[in-house]
Amino acid sequence: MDPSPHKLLFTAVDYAIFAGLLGASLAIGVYYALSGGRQRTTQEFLLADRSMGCLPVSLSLIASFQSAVAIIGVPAEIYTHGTQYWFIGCAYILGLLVPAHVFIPVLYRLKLSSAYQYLELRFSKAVRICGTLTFIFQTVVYMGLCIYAPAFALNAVTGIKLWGTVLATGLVCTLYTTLGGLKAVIWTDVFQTVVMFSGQVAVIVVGVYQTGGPSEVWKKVWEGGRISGLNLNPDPTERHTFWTLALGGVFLMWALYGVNQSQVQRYLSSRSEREAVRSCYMVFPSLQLALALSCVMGLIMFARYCGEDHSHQLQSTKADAMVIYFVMDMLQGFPGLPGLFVACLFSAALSTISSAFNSLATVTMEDLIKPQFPAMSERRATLLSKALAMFYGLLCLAMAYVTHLMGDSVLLVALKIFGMVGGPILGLFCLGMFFPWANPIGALAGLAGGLSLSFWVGIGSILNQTPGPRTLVPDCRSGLVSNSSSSSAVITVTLRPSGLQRFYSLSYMWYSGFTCVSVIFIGLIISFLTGPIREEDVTPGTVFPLLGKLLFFLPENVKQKLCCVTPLPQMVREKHMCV
Ligand SMILES: CC(C)(CO)[C@@H](O)C(=O)NCCC(=O)O
Ligand code: NA
Repeated sequence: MDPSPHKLLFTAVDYAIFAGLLGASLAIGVYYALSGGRQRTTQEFLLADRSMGCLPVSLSLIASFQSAVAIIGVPAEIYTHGTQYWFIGCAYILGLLVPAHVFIPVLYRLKLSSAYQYLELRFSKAVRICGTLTFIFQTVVYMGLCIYAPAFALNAVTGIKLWGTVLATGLVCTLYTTLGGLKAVIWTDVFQTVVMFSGQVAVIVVGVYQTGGPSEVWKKVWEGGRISGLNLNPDPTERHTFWTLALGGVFLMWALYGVNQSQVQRYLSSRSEREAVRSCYMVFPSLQLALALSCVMGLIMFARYCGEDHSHQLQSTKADAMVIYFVMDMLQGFPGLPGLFVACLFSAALSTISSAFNSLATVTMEDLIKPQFPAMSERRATLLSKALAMFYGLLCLAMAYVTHLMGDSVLLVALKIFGMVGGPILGLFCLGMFFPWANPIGALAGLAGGLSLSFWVGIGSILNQTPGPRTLVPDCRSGLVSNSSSSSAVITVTLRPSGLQRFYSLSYMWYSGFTCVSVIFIGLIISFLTGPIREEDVTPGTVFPLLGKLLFFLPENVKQKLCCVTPLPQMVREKHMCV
């Protein structure tokens, strides 16, 4: 084998395909800058004139949180730890049904322009601003990760300049987001999602062919112990079990698909509530497909490469770089396919960071600037929104550098951020929607408490990291259980942590649920101590009559007393066709 780390070739065809992706995305941006209302109002720039159909919206909804982080990170996870992670697919059921039937109806009917406006209607201006700032923090950290991950992995195996790719993708994305507004973001998402799926399918087809057919792949992964059974261990410190993934994952999905501004903005841009609900339903099969494709990719890599040591050809010991190396190695000799896979990675990344730029511009404009300057002209506001989209684009480049300094698996970092920061925001919305007694002081205290707890456990887990039994080249014949690279790994498995150590080793899949429940708990206690809100003071339409629905068997007058139901305004029946 060639010992040089840069042996993998990228031909002219490959460069052309990659350039085609960037060019087509830019063209979509330019098209929406010149057509329709020419992006002259904030309604068009930030909310696509509330005119979108469910098909583009649903593809755009998957694209928001399916970045190169998942495309690289999930196969790396399956390759090293087996298929347990796949059970997160179970979380998609409740994870999407509840947003469709609880969060969308409440948020859509309030005719919001940003998700955080809800917090002002339900609580107070201060809660809205704190919620907004928390979201900005989460998204800025996340987008740095999203732009860095593919550039890093590509650099490690092909030698394509890291900061060159970061700069090129960041600038192209900033440009089309600034030019074409949310319409361009949604339609580039559609195009990029198709490219993303095609790239993954190409890798899978070639991989299966090179390994010797599906049955050979199955035989190898089965013998290698990569097909995980249902792990029903209730221990919350176990990283991935059925419970952490399928139940903890539900909170993660609610934080992402229920209340995250990127997604809420897409629901609000739908032309009717029905279209919004329908698009949420359509996410289910596509998200399952995305998960299945990346899990299968991990299995194929295991079948094809396990037992071979390629670490000397990588400049990095990270499993993320290994995934790219395997893909590029498999695709050599198929001109155009390496380019397609790189386009797949960057499609995934672009569609995520463009959503981030636009949603950040939206919340900064709608939640922080407009309330301060209510007399601002539409022209000014639109110009400022564009400047904001551009500002966040450039900030993203700076954040890529911050990510560069972190050392963990990108999938782990992304899921930790979603849980640590997204969980408390979810808690805030749940507190407002399901608990009519919660008052603004309770909400602020809950958010502060939830964030403190989440940073405590999150930072504690980083500082108390024990070297896990991770290994880049696992033993392929024996299963995962006996697969420990050193004696220290065995010790970490047998020693049960105690006290705070145990708290710090809470599985990151529980972060969303843990912090969400903490916010609700603290919020309710403080609300009752400071005097719960009276039913008539709650803004109509901001409370979802959850208790009323759960206690349906009680007589009407008892229910009224117990759960002070502020009913949702009647849904206007709309008869719009899909798309
Ligand atoms: C959002 C989920 C968890 C849904 O399966 C998945 O897309 C994921 O693991 N995303 C990781 C973050 C990312 O891809 O940027
Ligand atoms: Na994406």
